[in-house]
Amino acid sequence: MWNLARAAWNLRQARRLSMSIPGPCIVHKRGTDILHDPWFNKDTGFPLTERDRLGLRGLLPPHVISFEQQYERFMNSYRSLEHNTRGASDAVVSLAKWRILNRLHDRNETLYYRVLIDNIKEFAPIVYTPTVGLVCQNYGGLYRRPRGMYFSAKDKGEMMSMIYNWPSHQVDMIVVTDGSRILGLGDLGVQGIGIPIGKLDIYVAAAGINPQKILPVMLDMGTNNQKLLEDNLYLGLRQPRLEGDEYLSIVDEFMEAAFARWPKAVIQFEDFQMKWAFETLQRYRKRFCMFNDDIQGTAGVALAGLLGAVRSQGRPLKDSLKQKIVVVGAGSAGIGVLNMAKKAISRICGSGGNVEGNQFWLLDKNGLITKNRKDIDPTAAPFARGYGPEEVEGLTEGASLLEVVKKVKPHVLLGLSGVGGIFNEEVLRAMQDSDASRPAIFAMSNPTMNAECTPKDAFKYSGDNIIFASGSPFDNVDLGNGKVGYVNQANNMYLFPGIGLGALLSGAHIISDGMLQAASECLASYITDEHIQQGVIFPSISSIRHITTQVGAAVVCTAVAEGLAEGHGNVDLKELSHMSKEETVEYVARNMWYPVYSPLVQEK
Ligand SMILES: NC(=O)c1ccc[n+]([C@@H]2O[C@H](COP(=O)([O-])OP(=O)(O)OC[C@H]3O[C@@H](n4cnc5c(N)ncnc54)[C@H](O)[C@@H]3O)[C@@H](O)[C@H]2O)c1
Ligand SMILES: O=C(O)C[C@H](O)C(=O)O
Ligand SMILES: [Mg+2]
Repeated sequence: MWNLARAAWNLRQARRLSMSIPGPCIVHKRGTDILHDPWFNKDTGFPLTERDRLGLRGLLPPHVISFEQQYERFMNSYRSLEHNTRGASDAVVSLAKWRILNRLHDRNETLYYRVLIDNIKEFAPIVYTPTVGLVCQNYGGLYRRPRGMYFSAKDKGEMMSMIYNWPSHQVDMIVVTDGSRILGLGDLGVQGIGIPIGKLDIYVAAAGINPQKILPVMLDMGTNNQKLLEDNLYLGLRQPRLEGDEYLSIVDEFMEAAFARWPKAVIQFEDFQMKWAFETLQRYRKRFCMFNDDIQGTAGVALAGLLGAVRSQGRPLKDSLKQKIVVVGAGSAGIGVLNMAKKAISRICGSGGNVEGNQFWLLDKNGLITKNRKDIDPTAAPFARGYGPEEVEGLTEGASLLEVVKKVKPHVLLGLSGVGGIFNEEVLRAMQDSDASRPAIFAMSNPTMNAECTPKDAFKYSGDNIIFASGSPFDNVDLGNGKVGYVNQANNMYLFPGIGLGALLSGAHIISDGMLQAASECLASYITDEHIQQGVIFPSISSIRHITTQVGAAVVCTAVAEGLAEGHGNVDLKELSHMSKEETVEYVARNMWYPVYSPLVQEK
C-alpha cells in the first residue's frame, strides 16, 4: 500500500514541478554549440521561437517534437534493444543498455534524468550497481568522452589552479575515489571513475541534486593491478600506487583545492581500500563537510536492516542487545557496520555505551577474529572475541564460518566480504538452527557475482521464513504454493543521497555521528510492522525520492539541533531553526531539482 502512497507523492511532486512554469536558463552560446551541450540541448524539442533566438533555425529538422514524444521515442528504442538482445548473455545485454543510456546522458541531460527518475527501479541496476562494475572493468574500451575530473600523482602543486578548469561556478556534491577497491572487484585504477559517476546519477535521481552542480572525481595514484598496467587501452598512470605521505599529500591537496573553490560542497569518499578509507575519514571529518559512504552509509543501511530483523521476530527494539550477529568481512564496510551497530544498540537499550560487543562475531579471510590473533588490525580489535588459546563456546582463533554458524546459531548472518558464494549450502543449512524465529541473511557484497549467496539458495537451504537482503538487486524467489521469498536490497543508495542532501541544505560544516544516526533511524522507521511481517525490511527503490526527502530532512533537523547547521542559500540558520519537522521536509522537497526544459535566454 505504501508503494501506492509513495507513487502518488512522486507524481504530485513531479506535477507540482512540471506544471509551474520553469524559470529561464541563461545561455552564453549559440547555434551548434548549444546542440552539443547536453545541459542545454533539447534535440528536436526546441520551439521555433527559441530556434530563431538562438541561431538554431535550419540546424534541426523542422518538426518540433514534444518532451513526452521524445521520452516515448527513447523508451521505445530501449524496449526494442531489450527485444533485439534477447538470448544474449547478461553482460552483453547490460552493457548495451548502459551504452544507450550513456549516449542519452551525453546528448540531453534533461531527458536522461527524467527517464532515470521515472524508471529508477529498472535503470538503477544499469547506471549503478551491478552494471557499473562491469563498466569499470571495461572502461578502457567503453571510454568515449570525459566526464568528471582527474587529479593524478603527476599534478602535485597544480591542483589549486586545475580545479578552476571545471566549468561550473557552483558545485554542491563531489564523489571521489582512488579506484583502489571498486565494489568487490579490487583495484581498477583510473577505471574506477565509473563509480563516482554512477553514485552522482543516484544523487540527481534520488536527492534532486542539480546535475550542473555535481562533480565526479578520480584521484589517480597509480595502480597495483598488473593486468591493467600491461593493458594498451589503460587510461591511467602506469605506475604502482603511491603510498604513505606521498599518497596523503595528493589527497590533502585535492581537498584544499576543492573546498577553496566550493567551500559549501559536500564530499563523499567512495571505494577506497580499507587503510585509506579509515585514514582519510579520520583526517578530514572534523575539518571538512565529508563522509565515507562505504564505512558510514553502509553502516546506516545495515543498522536499519538489523533493527528490521529484530522487529520481524516480533520483538521490541531493546531486544537488539540479545541478537547474535555474525559479520563476515572485517574491511571498511564490516567494521563500519559494527561500530555503528554497537553504538546504536547501546543507545536503544539505554546501557550507556556499556555494550561489551559480546553479541558480535567477526570473521575475515583468516576466519574468526579473537584476541589471540597475531597482528590484529586495531579497527577490528574491539570486536575480537575474548578467547585465549583454548576453545571457548567450542570455538578458537581462526574458526571457519561454518563452525561459527553451527556453534553460535546467530540471529543475523551478514556478509561484507566481497567473496561470492561464501554462504554455501552447508553454511545456509546451518542457519536453520538459528536461535531466531526469523533468521536474517544479508549477502551485502557487490556486484552480483560477489554476493555471499543468491536469494534462491538462501531460501532453499535456510528455509522460507528467513529475512533476506542483498547489496545487488535480485528478483524475488518463487517459493511455490503462491508464496514469495522477498528480496530486499540492502544498499547504501538508500542513505548516501539523503546524507549528502541533508548536509548540503543544513549548511553543516561537518557531518556528525548524530546526523548519520538520524539518517539510519529514519530509514529504519520508514517501514511498517505489516511490511516487516511479510519480510520487507527496506522500501522499494521506486520510492527513493520520497525516502531521500525524509532522510535529508532528518539530517537537517539533527544538524540544527546539534548546532552544526549554518543555513543554505537564502535560508539562514534562524529560519532553519524555526522550521517544524513537516516544514523541514517541505524545504528539502522544494530544493530538489526536477528535469524539465527551461526556456533558454541568451545573454548578450
Ligand atoms: N551493500 C552495500 O551497500 C555495500 C556497501 C559497502 C561495501 N559493500 C561490499 O562489501 C564488500 C567489502 O567491502 P569493504 O570495503 O569492506 O572491502 P575490504 O577489502 O575493506 O574488506 C573485505 C574484508 O573481507 C575479508 N574477507 C576476504 N575473504 C574472506 C573470506 N573468505 N572469509 C571471510 N572474510 C573474508 C577480508 O579479510 C576483509 O576483512 C565489497 O564487495 C563491497 O562491494 C557493499
Ligand atoms: O556501490 C554500491 O553499490 C554499494 C557500495 O558502495 C559498494 O562499494 O559496494
Ligand atoms: Mg562503495
